[in-house]
Amino acid sequence: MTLPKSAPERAGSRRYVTEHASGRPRVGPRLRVPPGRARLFVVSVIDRPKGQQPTATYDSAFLKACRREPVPHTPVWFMRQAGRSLPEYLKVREGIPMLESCMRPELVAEITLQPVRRHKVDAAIYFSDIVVPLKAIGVDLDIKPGVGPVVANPIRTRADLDQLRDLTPDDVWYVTEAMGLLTRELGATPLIGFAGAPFTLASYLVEGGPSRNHEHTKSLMYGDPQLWADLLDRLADITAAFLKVQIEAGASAVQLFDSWVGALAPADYRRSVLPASAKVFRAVESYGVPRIHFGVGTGELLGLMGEAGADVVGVDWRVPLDEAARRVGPGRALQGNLDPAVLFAPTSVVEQKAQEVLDAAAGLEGHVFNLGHGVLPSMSPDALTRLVEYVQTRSAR
Ligand SMILES: Cc1c2[nH]c(c1CCC(=O)O)Cc1[nH]c(c(CCC(=O)O)c1C)Cc1[nH]c(c(CCC(=O)O)c1C)Cc1[nH]c(c(C)c1CCC(=O)O)C2
Repeated sequence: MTLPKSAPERAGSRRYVTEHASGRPRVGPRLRVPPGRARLFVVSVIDRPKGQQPTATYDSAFLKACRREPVPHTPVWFMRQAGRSLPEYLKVREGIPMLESCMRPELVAEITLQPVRRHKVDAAIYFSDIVVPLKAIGVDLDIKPGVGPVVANPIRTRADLDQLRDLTPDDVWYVTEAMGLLTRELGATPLIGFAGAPFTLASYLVEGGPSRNHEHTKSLMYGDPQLWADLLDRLADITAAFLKVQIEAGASAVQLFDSWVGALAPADYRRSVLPASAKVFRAVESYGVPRIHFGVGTGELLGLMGEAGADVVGVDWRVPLDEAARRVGPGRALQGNLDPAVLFAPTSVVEQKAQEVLDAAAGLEGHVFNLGHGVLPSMSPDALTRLVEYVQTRSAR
């Protein structure tokens, strides 16, 4: 496999953002050094220190928007941009089961880079799946094509929970290796790491697979609140450890996917889920990389999802971004929120709907353009490429 040499800068020859004692990264030119603290800042030109950003990456439109700084254009990337609709993905994945493909560093790097090359998106998302860390600690599960994750022995008792052990970096060595390859090849393009949030992981573990109504999950949550809290707390630790591995390997931002948490009412979310998700965000706070929090059908939960500790709140297509901003409150950027199904409409409609998203986001402090949920397998890759170009050119300032 050959990786592209599109990177404007190569590792070893670029400056890196250094870490402030608070853990917040700071860059040379835009440094605001508190008096007497100057010696805390060192700009290295030699090695990529753990968890630190190349300057060009730090200054990318995507990371600026996450930090709510002025941007040259609205950055755009797509959830599930890697894989699915791309013919080059189907070709390299041929005959390789999904979970096995996540454990081959060179293949992971290639698949992660494919949408960056093709669509010129403003960020890459690491190719993996939310169940990878669970597989890595020994949970017997598989990803069935057209179905999703399926767990052999669902977790419903305390004895089942005791089977879930902590995650160590060695369990996911391939993630560290793939991210090393990627940060060298991506140049200034930021790499987003991700994990499933405790609720969404719990829903797969407790149900044993995808579920429409989450019956077993809710039955455990309401019926045995202590076991539920312990399960989510254990998943928070596993998730936090997994995100730390990714940040230390070079992820510039992390997204916590709580895809199915929109199934809960706000009071239940606050009591039974928020503490675990907040624990994950707190665990990675000191790295200073933006933390994105996303779920589907979460219109009524947006404020609480921000409160859990996100820097950026992902919004699905059901709530316009100006209204979402009111619900989330100040101090957080928003990500979203074009209805993915709009991509099946004629180009003129896609552009009109994309413009509506940009207009609704006009007053926001920070906006990252995305779909309201993931790319669908049947979507036209060309329609996605055209959308990226539209957003980047129409939002240029
Ligand atoms: C809920 C969830 C899962 N996985 C994920 C989520 C959260 C995002 C969301 O809400 O959509 C996250 C995920 N899964 C995958 C990525 C790749 C990175 C990206 O491009 O975003 C990401 C970010 C690859 C994948 N994950 C999966 C595929 C398809 C498997 C294949 O190609 O054979 C890919 C490319 C499998 C998967 N894994 C999961 C589902 C529901 C499925 C789809 C099953 C199917 O329809 O085939 C669980």
